[in-house]
Amino acid sequence: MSFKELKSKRDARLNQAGTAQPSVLSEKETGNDQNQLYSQLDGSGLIIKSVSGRGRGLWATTTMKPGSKLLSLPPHIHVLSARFLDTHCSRCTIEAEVRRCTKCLTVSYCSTDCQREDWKLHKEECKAILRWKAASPDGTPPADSIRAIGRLLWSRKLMKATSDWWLEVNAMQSNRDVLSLETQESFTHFAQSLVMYLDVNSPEGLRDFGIDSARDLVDLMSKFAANSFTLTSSNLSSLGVAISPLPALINHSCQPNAVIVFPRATATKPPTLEVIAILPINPEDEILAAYVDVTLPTELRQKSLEATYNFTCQCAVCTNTEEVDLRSSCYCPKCSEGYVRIKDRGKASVCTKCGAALVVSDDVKDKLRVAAEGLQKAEKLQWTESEQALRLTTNILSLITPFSPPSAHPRLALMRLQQTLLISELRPHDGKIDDIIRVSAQVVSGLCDLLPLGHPIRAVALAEFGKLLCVDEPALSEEDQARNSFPPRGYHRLVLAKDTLVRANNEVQIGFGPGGGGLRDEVRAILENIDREMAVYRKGVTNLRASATQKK
Ligand SMILES: C[S@@+](CC[C@H](N)C(=O)[O-])C[C@H]1O[C@@H](n2cnc3c(N)ncnc32)[C@H](O)[C@@H]1O
Repeated sequence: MSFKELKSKRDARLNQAGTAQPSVLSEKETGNDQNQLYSQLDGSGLIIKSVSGRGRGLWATTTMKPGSKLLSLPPHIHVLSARFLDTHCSRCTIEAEVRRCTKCLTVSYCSTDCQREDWKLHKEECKAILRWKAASPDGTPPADSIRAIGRLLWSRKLMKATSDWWLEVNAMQSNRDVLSLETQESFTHFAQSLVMYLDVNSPEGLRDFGIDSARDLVDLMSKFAANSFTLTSSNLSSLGVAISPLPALINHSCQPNAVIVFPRATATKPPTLEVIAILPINPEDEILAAYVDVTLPTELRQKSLEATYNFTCQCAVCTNTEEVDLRSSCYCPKCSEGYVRIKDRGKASVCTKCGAALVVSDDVKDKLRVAAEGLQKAEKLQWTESEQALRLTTNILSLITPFSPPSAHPRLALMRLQQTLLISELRPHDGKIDDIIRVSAQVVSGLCDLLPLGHPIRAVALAEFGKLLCVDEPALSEEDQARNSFPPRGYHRLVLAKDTLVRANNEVQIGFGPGGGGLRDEVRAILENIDREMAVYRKGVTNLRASATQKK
C-alpha cells in the first residue's frame, strides 16, 4: 500500500470514529465504513452491519464450522476480581506463586517480566489503590469496575486520543439516553467513586482523561456496563473483567451461534479473548453470543438483559410462549414421563408424551417459588457460610426433585451450586465422592438438554464429571453398594470416566476452539492416566485367570 493510500485509510478511520454518536446511529455510521476502524476484521470473514432495533453487529461473509475461531485478540484492558488478586498474576492471569507489588500490597505478579510489562499502567494504579485503601474504613481495594475503568483511562493517556485503540473505545455503544432512573442513580455513585479513585478535583482534571462533561462520564459508565466481558479461566471460572471493543459489537441471542472464551492463560503473556463458532454459520448470518446465562428461564433472562443492556430480547426462545421450554417445565403429573410447561394463571399445557392437557398445580408452583428464593439466599451465603448454603441447597432440592426435571429452573442452578459446594467441602476418603458424582451426572444431563453439543459450559461440566469419576472410590458397605447402583465401581467406573472424558475432549475442542485450550491439556493428561490404570486392571485380570487355570 502506498503512503497516500495508507494515509487516506487512516484519515477515513479517524473521521469515522470522530463522528460516531453511538447512541443514535446514522446510515453512514452503521454502514461499511465502520469496518475500517477495526484492523482485526481484515481477512476474518466478518464484517460490521447494522440492523434496525439492535444497532451494529458482526456478520459472517464465509461458512464457519462449529469450533472455528472467528476472532482472537488481547483485550484492551483486563482486571482480576479482588478475590484473585493474591493468588493470580494480575497481568497474565495464571494461578501461580505470585508476589505482591511491594508498594500497594494489592496486585500480584508471577514474574518480574509480568511486573515490568504492567508497570506502565500499574504506576498510576498503584498510587490510586494506596490512596483508596487509606481512605476506606477496612482497607479494601476498589471494586473491579472502578479498577477496570481506571486502567482504561490511564491507557488512554498512554495511547493518545487519536489512536485506533482509543477510537474503538469511543465507538462502543452507550445506552445513556435510555437508562432507567435507578441505573442513572447507580452510575452517579459509581462516577463519584471513580473520580475519587482517579484523584481528580476539578473538571480540568477530568479533561486530562478525555472527559469533558458529566454526560461524558455517564457515557463511559454506560459503555462499560453494556460492553464489558467477564474474564474467565480455561474452565470458565469467573476471574475478572475485560474490555475489548471489536467482539463487543456482537449482539445477543438466547440461542447463540458463537461464544466468547479465554481458552488458555500463558505465563508472561496477556490473556487472549477468542470468539468461537458453536453452531454452523453461513455467509450473511449474524454472529450472536449470549450476554446472560441461557439456562435461566425467559423471565429472568429478559429481566437481566433489560437491566444491564436496555433491550427486550426477541429471539426464538424468548418469543416462544406455547411449546415446552425445559427451563420452565415439570414432569407430567399424569404419565410422569413427558414434560408440561409451567404457565401462569390456570392456563393448561399439553404433555409432550401422553398429550394430556393439564394445569400445573399451585402446590408445585409454590414449591418452585420457595426454591427460587432459597437459591438466591444460598448464592449469597456460598462465600461466607458455605456449610449453611450447602444445607439449604440440599433441603430445597429434595423438595422439588420429585417433579422438576434436571434442566428446569431452579433445579439446575441449585444442583450446579450444590456440586460446587460439595467439591469445596470434599475431604480425602470422607465417602462423599459418590454423592457428588450423582449430582454431577444430573448437572450434565440438565445442561445437555439445553445447550448444543460443544457449548463450553457443557464441555466443562463433562470434564468435571469425568474428573470426579477418577477420584479414589470410597470403601462402601455391601448394603450401601446394593442400595446405589450408580456410580459403578472398579473397572466399570474407569470405563465410564474414560467415555465421559473422551466426550469432554471432543466438546472442549468445539467450545474452546481448535486446540481446546488449557482444559483440553488437563483432560488429555487424565485420559492418559486412565489408560494406564485400565492396562493395570486388565493385566491383573489376565494374571488371575492364568493362575486359576494353572491350579486346575
Ligand atoms: C455489546 S453492545 C452490541 C453492539 C451494539 N449493537 C453496537 O451497535 O455497538 C450491546 C448493545 O447492543 C444492543 N443489542 C444487543 N443485542 C441485541 C438484541 N438481540 N436486540 C436488541 N438490541 C440488542 C443493545 O442496545 C445492547 O445494549
